[in-house]
Amino acid sequence: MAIKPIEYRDGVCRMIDQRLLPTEEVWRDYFDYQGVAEAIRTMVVRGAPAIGVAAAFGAWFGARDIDEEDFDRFFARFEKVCATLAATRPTAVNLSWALERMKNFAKANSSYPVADIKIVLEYEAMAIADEDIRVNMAMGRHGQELIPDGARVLTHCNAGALATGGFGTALGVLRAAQLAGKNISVLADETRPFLQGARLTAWELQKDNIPVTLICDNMAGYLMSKGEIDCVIVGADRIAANGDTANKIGTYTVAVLAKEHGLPFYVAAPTSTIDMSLADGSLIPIEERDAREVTHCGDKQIAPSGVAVRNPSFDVTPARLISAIITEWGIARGDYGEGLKTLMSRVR
Ligand SMILES: CSC[C@H]1O[C@H](OP(=O)(O)O)[C@H](O)[C@@H]1O
Repeated sequence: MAIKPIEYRDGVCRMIDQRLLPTEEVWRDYFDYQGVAEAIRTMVVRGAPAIGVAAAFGAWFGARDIDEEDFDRFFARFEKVCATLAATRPTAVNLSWALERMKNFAKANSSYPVADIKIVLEYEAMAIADEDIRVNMAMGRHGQELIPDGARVLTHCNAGALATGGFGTALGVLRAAQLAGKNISVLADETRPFLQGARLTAWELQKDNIPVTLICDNMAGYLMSKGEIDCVIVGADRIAANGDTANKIGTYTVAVLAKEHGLPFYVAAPTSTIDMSLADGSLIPIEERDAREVTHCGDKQIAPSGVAVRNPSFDVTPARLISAIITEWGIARGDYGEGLKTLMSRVR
């Protein structure tokens, strides 16, 4: 069974430090919302659904530590905790989705004593974590229909178990295809600068005995031109109402290459990644991360000191380049405006 990057038990949130993979498997314990916020900000935990799950536990820790019996005063302070967690990373909408769910749950129970609300908030955070795995498995069952037996699939970044509560989104579709008896293999983009593909996807797939070949990002076009790639599947951090999709930097480039070579380009994401409040992808906030991620590979400096650097951590793939969007409630194709509206209408 694929790894669960976040474990929770009796007031302790344990997360694998994804910065140290693949060479070190170090688990870190978190006990308060400040620690969880730092873990998200520094990418100890990363991946849109995974940071939503981590934020839910962070919000529970924050609620637990608010010493207020009056609901309005409790909730005012709880909102500040959630705002701190929401500010850690701007692009993945799953972060705010999880925090809104925790706040709405508290409000829905506002007539009860605050002490009782705190108890149920712990279980709501656990529910968010457990649901994410089931959502990913449902997504996998839908998506694997699109993956033919023998497919050689290109991935970008890590949209696997490590990026979620477990099982994965894009990699979850590939796990489901293998479980359905299909003989698939993966070509994993290393995904500069944070190397989620090299460090995380290759590690996950090796552990699960899914054949994986690591390539540099600049090799994808060549291998497509040689007929060595049959389709592409990626995750997402935020999908606008028209289907425009924000995902790890370089995804847009892969989508353009796939279009050029007539290859299917699939996005796999839970409905918690769909932001129907945004009409199109131009409205999606794009995180700019520290220059050191580009000028250093681990501790090794690979660029001259003081060089100017850009480091947008995501880009937006226009809906016209996307062959299908796979969710736990089914698959949208073509007119994503209607398709996503239909899928979202099924969400409880
Ligand atoms: C399952 S979606 C994961 C998604 O998040 C990653 O970004 P980051 O590693 O910076 O959190 C990347 O965009 C993945 O596709």
